[in-house]
Amino acid sequence: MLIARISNNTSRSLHTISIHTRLENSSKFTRIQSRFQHRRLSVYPKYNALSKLLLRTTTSPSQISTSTIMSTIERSSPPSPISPPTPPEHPSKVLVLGAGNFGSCLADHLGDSHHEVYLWAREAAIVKHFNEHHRNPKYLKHHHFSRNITAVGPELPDAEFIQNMDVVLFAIPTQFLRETLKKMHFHFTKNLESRPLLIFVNKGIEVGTHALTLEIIADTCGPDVAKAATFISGPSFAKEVVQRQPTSVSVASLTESEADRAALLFHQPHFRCYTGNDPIGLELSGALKNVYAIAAGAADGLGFENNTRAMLITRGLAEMTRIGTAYGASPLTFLGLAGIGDLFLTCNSPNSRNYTVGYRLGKGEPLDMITKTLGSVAEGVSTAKGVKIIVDELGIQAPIATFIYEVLYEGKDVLVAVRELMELPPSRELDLSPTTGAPARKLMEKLGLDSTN
Ligand SMILES: NC(=O)C1=CN([C@@H]2O[C@H](COP(=O)(O)OP(=O)(O)OC[C@H]3O[C@@H](n4cnc5c(N)ncnc54)[C@H](O)[C@@H]3O)[C@@H](O)[C@H]2O)C=CC1
Ligand SMILES: O=C(CO)COP(=O)(O)O
Repeated sequence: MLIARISNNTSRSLHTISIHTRLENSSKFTRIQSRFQHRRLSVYPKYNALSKLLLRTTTSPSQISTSTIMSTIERSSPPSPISPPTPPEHPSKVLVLGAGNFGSCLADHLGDSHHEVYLWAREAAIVKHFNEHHRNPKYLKHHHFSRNITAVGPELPDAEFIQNMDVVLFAIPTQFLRETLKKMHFHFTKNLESRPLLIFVNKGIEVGTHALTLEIIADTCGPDVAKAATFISGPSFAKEVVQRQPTSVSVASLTESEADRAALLFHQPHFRCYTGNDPIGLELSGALKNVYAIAAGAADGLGFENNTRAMLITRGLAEMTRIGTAYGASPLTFLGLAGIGDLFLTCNSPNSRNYTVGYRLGKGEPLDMITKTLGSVAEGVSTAKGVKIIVDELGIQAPIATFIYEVLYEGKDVLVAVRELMELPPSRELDLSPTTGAPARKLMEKLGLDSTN
């Protein structure tokens, strides 16, 4: 990369430094931008063209040394061993529903992979801004999005639009999914061949019904649609995916050929997909890890360190596996990317919204203040309610999830929860529940399948 020269124009107190450099893609630009923010330089880079980076700054350029700027840019662009996305033989038309962090991120990934992408947003202002600037003014604000994306909305796309799509991807938080599917169900025919591939990426359990997404789809769109629905889950922070950082996810469906289609659509050198046929295990993994991320955040907020976090992750995995197998999922699923992979990610990072909720609880903030100011969904908060009901109905031990429920909804003090958790009597380390998968059997019956299918 050549950084030829730094020149500047001054207009009032805002200076523009123009750097001639080569930016092959907007993700490199995003990395440069976050580096500058990290250094608190008050520098606002503007992705201008392939050959020019404009830095707007309130600090006089004379106070920012050339070497600072150059080294910041150079460290932002580590030599990447990863090949750029491979264009597909047949690009797909994809509708992504939900222009939050993850919907926007996945739309970008598919646009970056040369598919024709439509991103539905509920807010007219987001649709307008996105189409004019290729930016989302509310989520992933610093990212410059693929030009293969067109924003649509705020009305939900109609039947004709949907029938013209190869893929419809739902990136809508679990609590709003049923109402969205109810409005759209008649667009999805019973016939698999004439229906778009349906992909769901939400990670939660519905409040009130404690239903998984598979059941919400069956209730609203019928068993045929649910049987072919595909689910993606795994350690995948939106802001790292848009930077093309190496990432892997699990993709599951009861119809394995549909999971293969979804994996093929997403698979790229920087984004690996692994398929499976246990959507119930995959869904429970994604939903449950959010509850344990709240626990890990709370422990950090209280000032506990590494031993405590390692304990919570490991005992969280034991609880997740016990709940999952009692529900009727495969224990192996919890050892995959959607299970331990995502649990490890979210319990270890302040980039996780669920971890952040826990951390702030640990610091003594009340829950309603945290959720009001978080600016984004933390599915673990609502999911804790459904988990409590499932655990009680199955009659199994899940002390960490139970304490999180009590802290969130019964006013239990976090410190008291920690003390009570640590003072539980010794128990066997790894024991799967003797109950035998009744909830999954009931769900399979609803889909017209017997549980051995
Ligand atoms: N952000 C991430 O890194 C990842 C998020 N997920 C999951 O994806 C799902 C969506 O999460 P984010 O996009 O991150 O959330 P977000 O908080 O960034 O965005 C929320 C989205 O929900 C939409 N929304 C709000 N109320 C709605 C309603 N009544 N009807 C329809 N849509 C409504 C908003 O318009 C927005 O698109 C969640 O289940 C989350 O757990 C999964 C993997 C990674
Ligand atoms: O699920 C996620 C990454 O895989 C995102 O986690 P949070 O919802 O806690 O931010």
